[in-house]
Amino acid sequence: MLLAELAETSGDVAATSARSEKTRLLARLFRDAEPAEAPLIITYLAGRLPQRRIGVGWSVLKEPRPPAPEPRLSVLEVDAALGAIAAVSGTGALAERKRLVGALLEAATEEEQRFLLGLLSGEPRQGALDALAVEGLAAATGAEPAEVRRAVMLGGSLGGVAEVLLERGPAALADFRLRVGRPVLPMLAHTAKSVDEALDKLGPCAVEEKLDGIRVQVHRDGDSVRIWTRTLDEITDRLPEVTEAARALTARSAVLDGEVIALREDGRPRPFQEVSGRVGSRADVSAARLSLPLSAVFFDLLSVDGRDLLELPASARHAELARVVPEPLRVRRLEAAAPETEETRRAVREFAAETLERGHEGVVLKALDSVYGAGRRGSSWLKVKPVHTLDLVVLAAEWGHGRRSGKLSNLHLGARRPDGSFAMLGKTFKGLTDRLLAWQTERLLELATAREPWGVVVRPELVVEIAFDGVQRSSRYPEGITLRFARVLRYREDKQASEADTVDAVRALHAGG
Ligand SMILES: Nc1ncnc2c1ncn2[C@@H]1O[C@H](COP(=O)(O)OP(=O)(O)OP(=O)(O)O)[C@@H](O)[C@H]1O
Repeated sequence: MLLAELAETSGDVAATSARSEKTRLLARLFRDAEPAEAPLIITYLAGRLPQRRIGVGWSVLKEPRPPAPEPRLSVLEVDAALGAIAAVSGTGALAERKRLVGALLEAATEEEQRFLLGLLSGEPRQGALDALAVEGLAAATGAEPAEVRRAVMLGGSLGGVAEVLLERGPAALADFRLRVGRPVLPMLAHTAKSVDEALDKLGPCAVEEKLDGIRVQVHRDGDSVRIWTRTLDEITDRLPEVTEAARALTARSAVLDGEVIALREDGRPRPFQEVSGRVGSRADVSAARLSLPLSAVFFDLLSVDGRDLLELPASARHAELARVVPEPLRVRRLEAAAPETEETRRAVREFAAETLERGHEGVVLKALDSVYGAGRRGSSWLKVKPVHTLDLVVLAAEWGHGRRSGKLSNLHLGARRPDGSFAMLGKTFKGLTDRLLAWQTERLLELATAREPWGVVVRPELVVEIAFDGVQRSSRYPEGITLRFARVLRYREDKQASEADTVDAVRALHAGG
C-alpha cells in the first residue's frame, strides 16, 4: 500500500465526526491492504511508531525539503527507512540520521510529508483509533466486532489479529484462545474514592491488599516457566526466584496473575523503585537476587491444567487459585459476601487500615461474580488508595535555577482530552530526585519539538505519576481546573500517552470534592 492512501484516509477519518463514516473509510483501507501491512497501518493511524523513538528532534524535522511530485513510497518502505534511522549509532550518528530523514522526506509528496512530520513529531491523532480499527476490520472482513475484540484480548495485539483476519477471514478468529506460553493483556482496575463507595458499587466482593510492585503474568507448562510484564515484555530471565516458585506448584500447567515485590525481613514491603531497579537492570541476576530477593504474590488464576478459567466468576477462579497456590504466595484477602451489613463494612474498613499499616499502598476490591476481562479496565475491580495519584503527560519543561540550573526541572503536566490532545493542568518540580532530574533532562531534550528561552516543548509521550492533594478551580489553565500540591512520584515508562488519565477523570475528582 502506498503511504499516500494511508495519509489520505487518515485525514478523511479525522475530518468526519460520524462514526459510521469513519468505519466505512477504515474498512476500505483494510480491504486494499496486504495482510502483512495491517499491523503497520494500525500503528501509523493511531500516531504511534513501531520504533517508538528514532532519535530525531524537531530542529531536524522542520527543515523544508522539496516534496516528490508523485506518490511512490509504500508503507513498508517507510517502516524500513524509520528502522534504519533508529538503528544509526556511534560517532556522526546525528548527521547520518539527518541525511536519512532528508532522503525519506524528499521521497514523499507534500501530503505525505505532512503525515510523516505529524507522525514523527508525535502530533495527536484520532482518539480511540484502536476501537475504530476493530470496527473497520470487522466491516472489511465480515467478522463480528465482538469476536474481533475477543481475539485481540487473547492474542495480545490488534496488529497480529488484523494480519491473520485479513489473511484467512473470520474463521481464523476461533484460533485465538488462551494458551499457556502466549500472554494476554491483564485485567485493569478503576479507582474508587473510598472502601464504602467501592462496596456500594460492587455488591458481594473480595477485598485484597494492593501491593506496589511489578505486575507479572506467569505461565507454567511442565518445567518451562515464562514471565511477562503488564505491557507483555518478557522478563523471565530477570526473575529466577519466581520461576522456581512456579515450578514448585502442584499444577502441571497454569497461567497466574500477580505482583512481584521485595519484602524486608520483618515482612514489610521495600519501595517500588528498588523492585523496578532490579527488574530493569542488566546486572548479573544471581548477584542481584542475593542483595534484593523478590517474591511473587498471586491474586488470579487464568488457566490450570488445560482448563481455561477466564469465563468463570472471580469466586470460582479464587477457589482454584487457593487449591494450587499455597498461602504465602497468595495475596491477603477478605471475602465480603454481604456488603450491605454494617458488620461486613467494618471488617473491610479494618482490613484496609491494617493493609496500610503493613506498608502497602491500598486495597483492590473485586466483584465475586466478575469474569476475567483481559485487557479491559472494567468496573468490577476497584482500587482504593489514600493518596490521589494521576498519570499525566509531560508537555513541556522549564530550566531549573540555582542548584538545578542546567537541568530541566518544572514540568508542565497534561491530561488527555477525548480527541487525543492534551490539556495542561499545572506544573510541578516537587518530588524530583537528582537522579530523576538528570534522567528527565536527557529524555526531554530528545523529545523536544521547540526550544524556548525558558525551557523546551516536547512530544507528548512521557507519562509521569503525580500525587496531589486535590483538584481546584483555576482560570489560568485551559480546562479551568488545576491540581493542589502536585508532586512527582515516578515516571511510568510502561504506559503510553494514550493511557494517561483524562480531563474527565480529573473533573470527576473535582466534582466529588
Ligand atoms: N491484589 C491486587 N489485585 C490487582 N492488582 C493489584 C493487586 N495488588 C497490586 N496490584 C497492582 O495494581 C495495579 C493497578 O493499580 P495502579 O494504581 O498501580 O494503577 P496503575 O499502575 O496506574 O495502572 P493500571 O491500573 O493501569 O494498571 C495493577 O496493574 C497491579 O499491578
